[in-house]
Amino acid sequence: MMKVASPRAQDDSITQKVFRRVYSNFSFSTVDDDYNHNRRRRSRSGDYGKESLSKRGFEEKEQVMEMEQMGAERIKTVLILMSDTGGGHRASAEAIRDAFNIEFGDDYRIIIKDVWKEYTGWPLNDMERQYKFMVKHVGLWSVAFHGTSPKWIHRSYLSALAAYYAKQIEAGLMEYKPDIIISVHPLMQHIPLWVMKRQGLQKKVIFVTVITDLNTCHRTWFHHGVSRCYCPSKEVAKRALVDGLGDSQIRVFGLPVRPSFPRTIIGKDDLRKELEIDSNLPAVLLMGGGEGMGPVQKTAQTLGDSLYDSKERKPIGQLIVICGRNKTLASALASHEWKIPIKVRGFETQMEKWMGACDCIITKAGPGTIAEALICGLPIILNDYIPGQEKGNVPYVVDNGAGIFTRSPKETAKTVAGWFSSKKNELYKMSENALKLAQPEAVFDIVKDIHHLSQQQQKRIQLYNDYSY
Ligand SMILES: CCCCC/C=C\C/C=C\CCCCCCCC(=O)OC[C@H](CO[C@@H]1O[C@H](CO)[C@H](O)[C@H](O)[C@H]1O)OC(=O)CCCCCCC/C=C\C/C=C\CCCCC
Ligand SMILES: O=c1ccn([C@@H]2O[C@H](COP(=O)(O)OP(=O)(O)O)[C@@H](O)[C@H]2O)c(=O)[nH]1
Repeated sequence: MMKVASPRAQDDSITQKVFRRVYSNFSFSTVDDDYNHNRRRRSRSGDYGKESLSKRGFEEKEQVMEMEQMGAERIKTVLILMSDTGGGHRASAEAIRDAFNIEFGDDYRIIIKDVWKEYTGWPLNDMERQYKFMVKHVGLWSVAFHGTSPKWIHRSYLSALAAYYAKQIEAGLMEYKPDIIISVHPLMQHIPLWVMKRQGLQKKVIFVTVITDLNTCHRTWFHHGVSRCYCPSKEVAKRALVDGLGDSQIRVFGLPVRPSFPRTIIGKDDLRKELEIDSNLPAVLLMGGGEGMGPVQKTAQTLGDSLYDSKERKPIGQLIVICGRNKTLASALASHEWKIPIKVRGFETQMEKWMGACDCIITKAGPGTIAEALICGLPIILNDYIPGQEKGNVPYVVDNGAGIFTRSPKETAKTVAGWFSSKKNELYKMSENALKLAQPEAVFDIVKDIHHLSQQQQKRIQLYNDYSY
């Protein structure tokens, strides 16, 4: 069994103690530093063997670490950093977790956390509420989004927050002993990387970013210190390059979608039976992200009229509304009188089934919902977008022929009525285009690439291990 001594700490700070407890086998220097340190030590003493170790005192032997523990046999811990600002970041985090489980079984332990919320104070621990407030006042969000775009602005602010909450964040990150940290949130690059740099952990803990915006993403997504920046589209990759990331850091696989979407093989008829949806009428799914945002109520009411044939006195379609966490919306819709079959639901955990049971979707331009709808081959009517990060999602869908954009509930309702009656071909063509644009394998490509990075790091450690003797 190969053993190397870990350098002793001098004047341990609380932070270092936390790290030492958690990474008990690690020093605070980088792999390269450790390697150089050992080379220097060896060349001074002129000794390379185990004998020298045995000459040291009992205390030092206790600090001897067994490098095999860092070997392939050990279960690797992956910490996914996210926040429930919207529903998309959690959905992507869950997609990555599920893909790791499917692809690598028990080799990885996956933890999904909003470390800010659990360990820090204001404003970091309150992002969900602040975000909800800001996006309700789109002008305010637009100023915040664009105003914080210059690097010097967001960098200095995030560095100040990192310094202020350094100890809490360090303790928060290290409680989980991550070998790999994956950020799926625009505001979760700078602070953890700042902390890792301070502790010399950049080469021991792999840090990657998985961007969950399809086009006009915020620049906080791009950080030079990451091992990989997974971009969901070529447009985002171009932005990453312009922002100075290297080719070797950028990979374009697509937006990670929960594997249950491509892998649900239950047919539409069976899904409709299971969900108690009429099996003879075409169905439109109406939603507004995890928070039920956008003109959902007005659109539902207008559809209630347009999908009813008053001459024949029968519906030509049915409506499924998923309100997410918007309880006010759900109760308003539930108390309305409808002429067409309708289902009003709250937050659903099996979105793949609802999408699989429908024929088209109306939604704000949330990237998660768009990517999922494409996999299900659903033509998309985008009826809203959040300024900034969601603006670019509109041309992504429309220019690729997978849907249309309109803010007018009347036009939306008219379009759906047309698709369900005289314009069935248009619906079919858009469905085909949606499937062409879909990237169901993206999440698997991402986790395989992370696994590859982990193996490469493993080899470097092994090499270092071998050089130590
Ligand atoms: C010079 C004038 C500056 C004016 C600034 C005014 C106020 C500043 C206050 C807050 C700054 C807001 C941060 C902006 C960066 C946002 C980056 C971004 O893209 O955020 C998006 C996420 C939400 O994710 C999106 O959800 C969507 C769905 O709803 C969709 O799924 C999309 O795909 C997702 O990307 O937004 C957030 O998480 C923002 C939370 C806002 C909470 C503010 C908490 C403040 C903490 C840190 C702010 C960091 C940097 C700001 C620098 C401010 C400098 C003055
Ligand atoms: O009841 C719901 C409503 C939404 N979602 C998921 O929440 C995510 C929404 O992400 P998107 O990027 O579309 O918008 P956001 O909510 O972030 O604004 C998608 O994965 C949806 O499938 C869900 O699981 N259940």
